[in-house]
Amino acid sequence: MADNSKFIDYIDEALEKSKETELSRLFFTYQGIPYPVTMCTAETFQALDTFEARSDDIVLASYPKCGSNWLLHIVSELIIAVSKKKHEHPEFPVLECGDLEKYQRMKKFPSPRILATHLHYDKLPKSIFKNNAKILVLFRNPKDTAVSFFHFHNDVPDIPSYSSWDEFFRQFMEGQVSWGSYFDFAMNWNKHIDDANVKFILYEDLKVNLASGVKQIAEFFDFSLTGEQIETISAQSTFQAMRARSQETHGAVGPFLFRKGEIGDWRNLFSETQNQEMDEKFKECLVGTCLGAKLKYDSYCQT
Ligand SMILES: Nc1ncnc2c1ncn2[C@@H]1O[C@H](COP(=O)(O)OS(=O)(=O)O)[C@@H](OP(=O)(O)O)[C@H]1O
Repeated sequence: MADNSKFIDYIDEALEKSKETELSRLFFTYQGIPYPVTMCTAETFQALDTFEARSDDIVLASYPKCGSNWLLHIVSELIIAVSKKKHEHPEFPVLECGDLEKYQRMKKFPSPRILATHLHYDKLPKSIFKNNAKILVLFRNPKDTAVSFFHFHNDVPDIPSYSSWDEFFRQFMEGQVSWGSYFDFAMNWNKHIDDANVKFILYEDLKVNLASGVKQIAEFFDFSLTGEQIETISAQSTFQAMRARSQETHGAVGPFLFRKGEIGDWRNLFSETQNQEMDEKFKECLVGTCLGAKLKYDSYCQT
């Protein structure tokens, strides 16, 4: 298993800052997108512009609550299986979060470095494209993503809460949540779905057949593993397995982060009007696009 102690320290620090932050003061806007003041700063974003990516960096892109910690775990386990060495997360793995010196320290990290990110495609440092790093993009249906996001805010004691699901839904639809609009993020990434070095995967596909997903991820990053290794990693990456270890891997926030891990939990919160509003938004932004088809909205988001 990867060593996550730095990771846990970073999360604990962010939670400590969150305690003193009201919801109305949680966000600051950088280049048109809201980010949480507890995790991001304008200075770090400026420093990120000069970040030098390597061709063997592993970029894992996703909108918040689409399963980035799941993907991070799978990829870390693949690296451990291939290198037969312990894989450490010497920094909080989300590229855009951290202090100003983070990118200097990262220069010394051994390859392959995992760069997780919630950034829209056009906000990534240009060196990622210049140096042809591979990018794996994880998507999840927007209704479950919104529900997961709401619970994270309202269940974790130290994170500012919304007064109600209805209030959160309004902010989500307006893109006034951390890392901005799901739909803007999706439209922005959709333009690059066929780019070389870019692969899209779906949370729901991983849920339906985890071993097949793990195999595809390994192939994309050119990791050569036996069928048995793929099965072992899949068994360690189920929701139940990850939730059982969540306190050890993610600290106090673990059980909140690994909350339910299901497809279709949106049915417990969405009203009929909210369903219609999101269906309309999906139609307006994604119907007829490659990503729109890939998301299988009719299967996962229709009543
Ligand atoms: N192994 C596995 N299987 C299925 N689902 C999983 C798994 N690991 C994480 N999850 C679910 O992913 C949701 C959290 O997403 P993120 O890790 O992207 O959250 S964050 O943005 O980094 O805070 C969150 O979804 P919800 O349970 O619906 O809230 C997690 O439970």
